[in-house]
Amino acid sequence: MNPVYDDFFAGGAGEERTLRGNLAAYDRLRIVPRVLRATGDRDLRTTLFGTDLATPVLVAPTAFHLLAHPGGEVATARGAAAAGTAMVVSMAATQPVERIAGAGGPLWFQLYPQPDLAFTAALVKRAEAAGCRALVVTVDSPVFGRRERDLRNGFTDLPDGLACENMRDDTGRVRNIEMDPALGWDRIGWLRGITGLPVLVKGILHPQDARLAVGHGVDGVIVSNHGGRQLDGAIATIDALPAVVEAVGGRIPVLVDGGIRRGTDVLIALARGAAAVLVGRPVLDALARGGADGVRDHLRTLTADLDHVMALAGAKRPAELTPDLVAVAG
Ligand SMILES: Cc1cc2nc3c(=O)[nH]c(=O)nc-3n(C[C@H](O)[C@H](O)[C@H](O)COP(=O)(O)O)c2cc1C
Ligand SMILES: CCCCCCC(=O)C(=O)O
Repeated sequence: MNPVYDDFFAGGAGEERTLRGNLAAYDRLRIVPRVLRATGDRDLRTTLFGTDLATPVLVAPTAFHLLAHPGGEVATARGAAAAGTAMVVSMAATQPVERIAGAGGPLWFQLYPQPDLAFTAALVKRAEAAGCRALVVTVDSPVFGRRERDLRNGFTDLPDGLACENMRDDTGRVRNIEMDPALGWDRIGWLRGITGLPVLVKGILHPQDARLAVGHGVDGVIVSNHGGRQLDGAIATIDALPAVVEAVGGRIPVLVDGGIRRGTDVLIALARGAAAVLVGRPVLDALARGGADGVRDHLRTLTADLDHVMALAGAKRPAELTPDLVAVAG
């Protein structure tokens, strides 16, 4: 891949402490397995917001898939569908959501609410009409993170011929995605009022924000630090998860992303209370290497790895993964 695009996909903000921290935090955790539990064949099926999935591993929203592979987001969606899971389509996708929906699998749509409410409402309706089954509102980006690799590379824009296709307005002009520093909880309430889709907020790390999310009628939260691309120095997501889960108290599902690479990482996240996990960069790597088949194989391999380690840890279903199965390494 072009090394500039490679840096865009792989990189994080600042000194990339949080990017590394997401991975290192899993290294500090150990599994305390149960034995003689006759787990037989495991059952990883997971239902989220009325959609049945083959696995609790979903595809995180990531931008610009046409930079990774000529199949773009459509190829990613085909891979996710073949693996029986959902893909969250980024608002910064390089193909139209209607075309991505043609892949046939379940899609959710990720939104950066724009200051132009009429445009935002039209985009939400467009995603809904394309068949997206949930709206994921990214709330960790009041301003854009300082990605030093991109600054060094002078990577500020998509190359000619590519665009954020879902940012076209009714004149056919592609608008820039604006990060909105004035965004507040009132806009979440507004979104709840304009869509019948379940609304999740992505980018929660503080338990008090998780309580506010529940109080504002949100349907799910995603514990995320944007893969270390926004606030460098932010807490690792697997470290933030237990307090968020406790604050939510089972009222809505809590999902988590960031640094999930192996079945053991998924197991630990589920044991700490996540209903499901999302994977970002590994899916982009798989797309770049192998298109739709690469994405399918990556998701299937990660799911098979989860199945294997669940057998070793004595769990038949995700619901049997409980916090007592996780210890902090000495
Ligand atoms: C190249 C790239 C682009 C991303 N684009 C978006 C995006 O458009 N919207 C969003 O909410 N998050 C975006 N993210 C963050 C991911 O949704 C997710 O939080 C993160 O990648 C998870 O960490 P992981 O890459 O370690 O799995 C992006 C991440 C990467 C690596
Ligand atoms: C101004 C373009 C916005 C793209 C945002 C993609 C993203 O969230 C990322 O982490 O990169």
